[in-house]
Amino acid sequence: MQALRGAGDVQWSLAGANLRPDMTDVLTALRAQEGAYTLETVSPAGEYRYERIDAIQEVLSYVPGQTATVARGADPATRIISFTVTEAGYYLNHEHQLDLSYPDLVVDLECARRGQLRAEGSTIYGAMTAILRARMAAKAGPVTLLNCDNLRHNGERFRAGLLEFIEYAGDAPLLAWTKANTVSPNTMVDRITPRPPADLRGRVRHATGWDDTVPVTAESFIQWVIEDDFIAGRPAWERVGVELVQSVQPYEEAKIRILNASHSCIAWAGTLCGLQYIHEGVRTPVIRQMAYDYVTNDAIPCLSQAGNASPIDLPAYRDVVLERFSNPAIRDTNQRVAADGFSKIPGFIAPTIRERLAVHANIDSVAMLPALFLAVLQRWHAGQLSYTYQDQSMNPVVAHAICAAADPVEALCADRILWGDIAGDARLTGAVRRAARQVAQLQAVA
Ligand SMILES: NC(=O)c1ccc[n+]([C@@H]2O[C@H](COP(=O)([O-])OP(=O)(O)OC[C@H]3O[C@@H](n4cnc5c(N)ncnc54)[C@H](O)[C@@H]3O)[C@@H](O)[C@H]2O)c1
Ligand SMILES: OC[C@@H](O)C(O)[C@H](O)CO
Repeated sequence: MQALRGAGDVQWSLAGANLRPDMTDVLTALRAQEGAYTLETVSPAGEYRYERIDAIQEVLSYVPGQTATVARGADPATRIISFTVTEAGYYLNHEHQLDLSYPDLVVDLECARRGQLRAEGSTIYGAMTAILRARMAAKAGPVTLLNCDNLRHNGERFRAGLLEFIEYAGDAPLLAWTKANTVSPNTMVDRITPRPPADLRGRVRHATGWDDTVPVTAESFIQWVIEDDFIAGRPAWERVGVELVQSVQPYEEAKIRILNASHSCIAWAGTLCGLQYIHEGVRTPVIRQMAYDYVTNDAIPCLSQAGNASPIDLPAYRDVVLERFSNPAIRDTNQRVAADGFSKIPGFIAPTIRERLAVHANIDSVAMLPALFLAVLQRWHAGQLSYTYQDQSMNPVVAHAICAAADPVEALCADRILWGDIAGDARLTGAVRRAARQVAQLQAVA
């Protein structure tokens, strides 16, 4: 958007909001700066660039009930509602249906049945239902719902969840309106953006002379691939490098399996070795080799199966991704990337294991990933992690049962939430057991 505005396209601007109260300080500071902030980017060669971003025209403060956010979403001037709520924010089961065992979802649904939006910290479904209800009532016209999370078929999966939510809420007119007046293209969004480190503000002040209170830092690499399916117009993003395609499927699949899964692998392994940052792990030969072997031996064969040839040069993509991870200036933490294992195992890792088992292939390399996750979970359970482990999909009762089981590997591999139809497969359990022995050795030498 910023680049487009730079090119003279001022037809589009952004309004920003948060569904939860956890970013209130950031929103307040951003509002005080009238939406402007500094983007620092760092290339693998260590070149720093600073750019003032002015694309956000309106910052909506978080208030319980989110009246301003709902009103902005229901305004006819709003043509696209884009969002990221983490992979764990979708509450979907293995059949990609809403999993009503999540209390957050149940509370939102009860409110939606009464025609209300929960006062505090709603889910994306509760918030979007309230916005679309207001939009329908205001006759504000069609709108595109643009999911930017690392979720396979993110637009489709969110849409299915949303329609199910509205159906459970018993609002038949809204269901029909939403089907006819919204679209949800799939997207693949790629730029490693760590949580802003404490020294960023000083660096930005030194480089730009502006004491920006909410700067952002990211790698210089960026890739956006979006399905060209917009119901109420869109910015000419292709003019600024966005790939508008018919299907994001090969791009998202390569990103999820090669980038995101190996990222988790490095974060879990780095955590077990007492490291704080991703680049430290990927520069540790044994950890880099684990990620490399997983991608080479399991992810690439799945992504390039006969009849399913990828348009991407997958070995080159693997090498670029590992190079991106090894950039020491990014200082992305293992804590951020290790989070949400209970949604990353089913989303990023189980599909590869399922497909490899279906062709009777060896799964020893990919089995390292769940074995690493189990060891991290056991450290969390024993109170021995050096950081707070965040996992919205984790049911603490289930996590405790896995860690306290006589055979934690068997318990992990039998969990249907993690593995779906391959839960309890003896080949999975055997491979994770072998991998767990290697993980124990890794921890012993760390
Ligand atoms: N940071 C990156 O490198 C990056 C790059 C590409 C894509 N993504 C995608 O964006 C997501 C968010 O990344 P981030 O770095 O902004 O994370 P973050 O932790 O900084 O922000 C997450 C945001 O989601 C909100 N949120 C969390 N759980 C929610 C829920 N259940 N319902 C509604 N809102 C919820 C939080 O309030 C917060 O605003 C990632 O999970 C990933 O899917 C991140
Ligand atoms: O794997 C963790 C993600 O947040 C990752 O940083 C992002 O998907 C990169 O685009």
